[in-house]
Amino acid sequence: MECHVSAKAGNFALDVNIQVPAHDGWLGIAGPSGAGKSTFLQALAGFNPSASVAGNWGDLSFSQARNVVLVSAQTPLFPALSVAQNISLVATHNQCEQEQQSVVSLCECETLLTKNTASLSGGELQRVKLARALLASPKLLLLDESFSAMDKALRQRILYRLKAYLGEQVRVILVSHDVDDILQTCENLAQINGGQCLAVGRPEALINAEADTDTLPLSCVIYAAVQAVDPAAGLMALSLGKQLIQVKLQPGVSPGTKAKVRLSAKEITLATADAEVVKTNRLACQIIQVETVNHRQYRVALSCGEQKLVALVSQEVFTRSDLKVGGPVYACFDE
Ligand SMILES: Nc1ncnc2c1ncn2[C@@H]1O[C@H](COP(=O)(O)OP(=O)(O)OP(=O)(O)O)[C@@H](O)[C@H]1O
Repeated sequence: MECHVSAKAGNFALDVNIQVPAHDGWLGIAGPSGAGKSTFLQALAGFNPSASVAGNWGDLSFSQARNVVLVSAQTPLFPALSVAQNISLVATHNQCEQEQQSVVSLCECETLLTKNTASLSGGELQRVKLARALLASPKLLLLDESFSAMDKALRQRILYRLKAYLGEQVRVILVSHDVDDILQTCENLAQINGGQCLAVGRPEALINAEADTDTLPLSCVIYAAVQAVDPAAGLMALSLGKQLIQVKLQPGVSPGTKAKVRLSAKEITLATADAEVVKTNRLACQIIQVETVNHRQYRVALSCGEQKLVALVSQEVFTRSDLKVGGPVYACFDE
């Protein structure tokens, strides 16, 4: 996939070039507020007359694409119509009536159908907008913070079902401030800042790389085999070599598959072998690098077999615990 977009929004200039393998599915876009993410999507959707758009994604040409559907905070609903009427209007217009029920169920809109759109909460509105977008038969679906008002469990469920529903027929670009949404669904991640694409690659690689904390939170991705799942407790066990950790269960995960879990550097507490830390998980690691972040904090890189982790530790704790590069340490964190 090659995508070249330049556009103006007021005094803001966007010039974004992104290249990823053509057969890859979803592209995630991350970046700080004001980076140009919405400007990029609006240009792709054809809403910015000043924009120049070029490139293609497989057989989809960005400059000539039809059925480009953008879902954003500005996406309007018909205020005088109920949710059911809003949805069925789009379904009828696009001759997608037979898909209406499955889309309503995918977006968990069943209990909203009789409501007036003015009475919907932020997350409910987003679900209705998404349902309408899916019934517009998109070839390119642009999602601009379309899950931001939903709780984590709900957005994970909907994203999981959405990915399965759209398959490989629909290309998706997902803008999100929640990097976990991108990690869960996107094959590639582009970091945008100042109207430019700073880096593009596999989300787990970019999140594990030397972090640019302006665009990505300092964290690492554990990619490990699922040993067991406990749906009642909402937990799953992952194996890292001979060590097991327990983390929150993700939709669609089963024993024998692999799962990606992001661990924020702030979630990890370091402990020496004999220290007491009350956390669910305790991974034996080795300290491989220590860097000063500011006058109070160290960024500590850890290895656990082939897995790399990163922790943020106050200088006081680091010194008091007598931690040293090359030395053993436990990385402790909750599920
Ligand atoms: N219609 C407009 N007129 C003037 N300036 C605009 C317009 N639209 C966007 N901008 C400016 O362009 C810049 C990028 O805005 P954009 O909405 O693309 O950022 P973003 O990355 O989506 O931010 P956020 O995460 O806060 O939604 C901002 O500085 C914004 O003020």
